[in-house]
Amino acid sequence: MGRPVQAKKCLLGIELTLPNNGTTRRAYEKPAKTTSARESRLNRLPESETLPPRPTESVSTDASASIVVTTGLTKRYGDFEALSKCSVQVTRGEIFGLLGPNGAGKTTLIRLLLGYLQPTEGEISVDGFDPRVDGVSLRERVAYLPGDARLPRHMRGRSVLKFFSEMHPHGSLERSLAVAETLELNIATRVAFMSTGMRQKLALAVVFGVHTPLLILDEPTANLDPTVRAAVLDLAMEARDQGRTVMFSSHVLSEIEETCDRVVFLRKGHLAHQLTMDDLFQRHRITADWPANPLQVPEALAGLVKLSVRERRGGKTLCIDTQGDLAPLLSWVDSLSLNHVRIEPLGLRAVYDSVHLGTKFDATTTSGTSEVAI
Ligand SMILES: Nc1ncnc2c1ncn2[C@@H]1O[C@H](COP(=O)(O)OP(=O)(O)OP(=O)(O)O)[C@@H](O)[C@H]1O
Repeated sequence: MGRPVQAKKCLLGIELTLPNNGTTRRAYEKPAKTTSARESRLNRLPESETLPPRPTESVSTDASASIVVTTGLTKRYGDFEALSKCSVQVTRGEIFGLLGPNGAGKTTLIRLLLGYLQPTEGEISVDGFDPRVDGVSLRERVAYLPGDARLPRHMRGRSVLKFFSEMHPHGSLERSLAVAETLELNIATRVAFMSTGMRQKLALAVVFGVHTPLLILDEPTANLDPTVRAAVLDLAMEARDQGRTVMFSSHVLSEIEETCDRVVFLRKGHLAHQLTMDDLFQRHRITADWPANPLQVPEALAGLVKLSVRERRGGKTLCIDTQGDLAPLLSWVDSLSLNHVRIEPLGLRAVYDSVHLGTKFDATTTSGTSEVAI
């Protein structure tokens, strides 16, 4: 029979439940993902034999396909709506990106998923659990890196890894040590004497040391140099290759573009847009000198192109943003007799700017602002 619970603490998203005698009784945490050169070393490490069992569905969802489902999720602080009617689905086995400017609601969404915040309205299912009902069991199945990971300052890196690997039922010190080595972290240093980047690496080694079906990472590459950033993204991809699901927020568009299978854009608490990377890679921008004659978009292409104009160095540039197969567009572009034609992938930057600025563009417009439509 368990002792009465005395206190709960939360370090690095790992919930520690302390019994009356003050000894640590149980803890839960959240992880990340991996790749290549280190891959063989990490693959040698013992995986947590079996993952914790999934409960019966507490919210009606397609649990086999989606590991996270929210419906109309809303979080209000007084009159302020930090998250508004947010409905998202994260497919099992994908890397799912969360994008949005500061204050958009990314961390709020993540904390609601983990049961650290209570929703004002809406439904949540995470791997079949409702965090409001069974947050503790849910956190056995989710490895979470908070944006502001707190670690015991008096401990050395190695002790921190040992401590947390023993706390989580699916933790592995061996795996955490391998990740720390991959990230070139000196684990002999006390946390108090670590740089910000070192502490981030340590937090990542803790989180990646836990084998759970879902990893939720809040800005995992913040404060890291480019080489380590790449290693962290590799870890995420490795986790996906193992069949796990990774959800991460970032302000670095190239990271999302390189790593994610799908991305959602939050803006002022609203889910403003979502797209798959496959879709993104089908989008291109054709630029050319602004033509002397007005453009006429053929009816058949009306839904496939969006036009805008950019003012640059006193001159005007025509931008034709396209979606889908370029082949049917090229003969039309050729017929326009444009000068200095260039074709390049549209990229996440353009989509992000468009969502961020909330712009819409009429495909038939032949003049106007330089904003890109999505
Ligand atoms: N406890 C709180 N009380 C009132 N407002 C809050 C509280 N927590 C968060 N907010 C507000 O909710 C909004 C969303 O915050 P959130 O931390 O989710 O944003 P974010 O997208 O993660 O931002 P960032 O990219 O800067 O980390 C912000 O305007 C924030 O000020």
